[in-house]
Amino acid sequence: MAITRDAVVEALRDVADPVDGQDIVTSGIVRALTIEGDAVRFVMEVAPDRAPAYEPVRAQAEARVRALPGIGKVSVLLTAHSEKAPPPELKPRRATPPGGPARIPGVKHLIAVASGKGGVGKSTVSANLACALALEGRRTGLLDADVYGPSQPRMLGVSGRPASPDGKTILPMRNFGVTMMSMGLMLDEGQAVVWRGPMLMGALQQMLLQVQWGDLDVLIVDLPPGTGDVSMTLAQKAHLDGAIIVSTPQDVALIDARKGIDMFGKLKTPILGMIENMSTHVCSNCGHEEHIFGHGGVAAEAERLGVPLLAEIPLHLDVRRASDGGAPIVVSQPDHPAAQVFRQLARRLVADGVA
Ligand SMILES: Nc1ncnc2c1ncn2[C@@H]1O[C@H](COP(=O)(O)OP(=O)(O)OP(=O)(O)O)[C@@H](O)[C@H]1O
Repeated sequence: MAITRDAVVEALRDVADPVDGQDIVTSGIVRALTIEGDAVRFVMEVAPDRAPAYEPVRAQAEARVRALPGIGKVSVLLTAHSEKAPPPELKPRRATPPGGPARIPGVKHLIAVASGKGGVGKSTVSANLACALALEGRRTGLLDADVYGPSQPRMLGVSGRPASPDGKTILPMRNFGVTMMSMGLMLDEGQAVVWRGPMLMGALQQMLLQVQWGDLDVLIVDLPPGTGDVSMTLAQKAHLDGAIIVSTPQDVALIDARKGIDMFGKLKTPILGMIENMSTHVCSNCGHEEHIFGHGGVAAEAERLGVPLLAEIPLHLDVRRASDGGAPIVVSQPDHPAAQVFRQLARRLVADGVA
C-alpha cells in the first residue's frame, strides 16, 4: 500500500508537543515532510535550548510513523531554529519608489480578503478560509494586514514576537497548517495608530517581502476594512490574483462593499466574488433560523455586479467562540455546518484554479 502524506500527518497528530500543548502538526514544528516510495523524512524544528527536551518527542514521532503499514525507512531530525537575532523593526518608513505589481517570490496565488465596513467578519472568513485551504492540502499562508485591528494572532492561537535568523528577514509563525504573520505581532500596542499612509505602505511591503513565506500555493491577505492605503498599496504593488469581498446582508455594509469593489475595479484587480457573512442566525439552543441582518442582499448585489456569490456563512455562536478560543471552527468543529461552508468555499477556489 502506498504511503500517503495524509496518513503520515494523521499519525503525527497523535504526538503531543510538550511546550505548546497541542499535537506536533498543529503546533507547526513538523517541517519538510517528504515521502519517497516507502521512505518518510521530516524535521522537527524547535528552539535550540529546548532540543534535549524534544528528543523523546522525536523518538515518539518516529515510532508512530514507523508503525504505519507499508513503511520502510523513517528519518526524523531535530533542528534548532535560530533565535539569535531579533526580527527587524517594522519601521514606519516610506514605501519603495513606484513600480508595477510584483509577484512575491515562491507564492503562486495571492488573494485579498476585503470588506467595505469593519466588523463584518473579514478576519473570521480569512482565518477559516486559510485553515480550510490547508486542509485541502494547499500550502497556505495568511498575512494579517489589518494594522489597526490585527485579530489573526488571537484567531489562530499564535503569540510571541517572530524570530529572525539574520536580523533582516522575519520567520513567520505557523498553526493549523497555516504559515502566518500579523502586523500585530511586530508592533507595540498603539504604535500603528499614529501611522500615516506612506508608513503603512512601507510596512506592508516589508511584511510581503521580508517574511520568509517559503513556497506557498496561496497567500491570503486579511486587509483592514475600507479602501485605505494598505488596500490600495496591495492592489498596486503586488500581483493580486483577486479579491474576495465580505459583507453582511445589511444595506449599510453593502454600500461600503460597493466602494471596495469599485476600488479594486479601478486598480484592475479581479473580484473573485462576494461572501455573505452573518447570513442567517441559527439559535444555538433550538436551531431556529432568523435573518437578523436581512437576507439575500449580498446575493442580489453580486448578481447586479456580475460577480459570483461564493458563500453564505451563518451567524452562529460557535463560530465566534471558536475564533475567540484560538482555533477557527473549520479546525475545532470540522463537522459544524458553518465549517462545511468554509470547506466548500476552499474547494471551490481550488477547483477554480485561484488557490
Ligand atoms: N458568522 C459568524 N458567526 C458568529 N460570529 C461571527 C461571525 N463572523 C464574525 N463573527 C464575530 O464577529 C466579530 C467581528 O468579526 P471579525 O473580527 O472577523 O470582523 P472584521 O470584519 O475582520 O472586523 P475588523 O473591522 O475589526 O477587521 C468577531 O467577534 C467574530 O468572532
